[in-house]
Amino acid sequence: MTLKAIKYENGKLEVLDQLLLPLQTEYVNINGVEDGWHVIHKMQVRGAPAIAIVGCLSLAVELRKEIFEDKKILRQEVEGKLNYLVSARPTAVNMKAAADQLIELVNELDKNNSFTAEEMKLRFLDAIEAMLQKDLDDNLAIGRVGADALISQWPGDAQLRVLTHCNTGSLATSGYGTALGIIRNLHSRGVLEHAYCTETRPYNQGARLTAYELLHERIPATLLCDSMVAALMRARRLAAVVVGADRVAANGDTANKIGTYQIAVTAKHHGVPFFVAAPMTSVDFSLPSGEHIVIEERPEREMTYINGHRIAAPGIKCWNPAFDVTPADLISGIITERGLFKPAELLSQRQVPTESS
Ligand SMILES: CSC[C@@H](O)[C@@H](O)C(=O)COP(=O)(O)O
Repeated sequence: MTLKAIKYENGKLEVLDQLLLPLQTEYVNINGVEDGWHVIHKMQVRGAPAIAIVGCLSLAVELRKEIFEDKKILRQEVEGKLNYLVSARPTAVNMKAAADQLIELVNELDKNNSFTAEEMKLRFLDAIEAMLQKDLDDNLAIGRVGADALISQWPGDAQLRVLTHCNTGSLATSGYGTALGIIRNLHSRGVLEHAYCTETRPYNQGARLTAYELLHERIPATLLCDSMVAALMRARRLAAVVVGADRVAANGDTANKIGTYQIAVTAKHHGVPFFVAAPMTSVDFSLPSGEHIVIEERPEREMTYINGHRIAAPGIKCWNPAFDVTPADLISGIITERGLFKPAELLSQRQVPTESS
């Protein structure tokens, strides 16, 4: 059975509470936008694609319960609530990209006089509800493209050892995953020797979530502390590092979970190819480079406590950025559902229309 972070059927939305994993499996009911905002902000659901899907579906849940007679009122409500959802977490671009696309759609529907407000609502709901399948299809494509890319750059017939960071699997998406989807694909082809996942302090997405997913899928895997990456690269020849992305700037600079940058620096030193895997919706062409990406800072309690127990000396000052930016020159390739691109080639995709969901 595959892990499901998001369950949605007939207007009922539930998300797996990732704060409780891996020890407890509990779903939280999402009754509308306010609940959606809170589960994203508290990181009960996390991962760039999952944030966008849950945010938009929380709006769908709310709209399904309302009856609209006036198209303008529907448009205004949609616009206000989507902008509110974007404010739940600032770094991942996916929620903002989805909001912009849906606001454009609602404006077009508003201008079309051939249907009523309720018909407009139904068309709008169809667009939101299609996001789950579109994300899954993108992930499956990323898995195939990424596995091909890793195999083709690996000399000889030996199986591949791959390192990943944070959690990019079923729990971070509608299913299958991006970087973890590539590892899944390599495993299903019988060419993966071993996956390594980092603990991913301070929130431990690697130890709690990726390790859980790898065990669930019976993929041979080993957990490392974040500080062990250089030692691993010296001890074992890795075929590649593959990570996800929260926002990729137009030049390929990539914001991802804190710690990604130091892994990329270490990979460069050891000659290990470093790949980013993400759907095109994670590329923000409006930002020329990574220095414009807003980095979310999280509460210091996430660093100073583990499972409710204080581990840091009381009174110490903390700095807790949730993401860092890996410069494009450390990135061997960006793996998307449209293919593999060198960072400098990304701009060629700017005008290519996103397949509508
Ligand atoms: C497919 S998920 C890609 C990224 O969102 C992931 O690597 C990551 O950084 C998640 O951060 P999080 O803070 O857990 O939401």
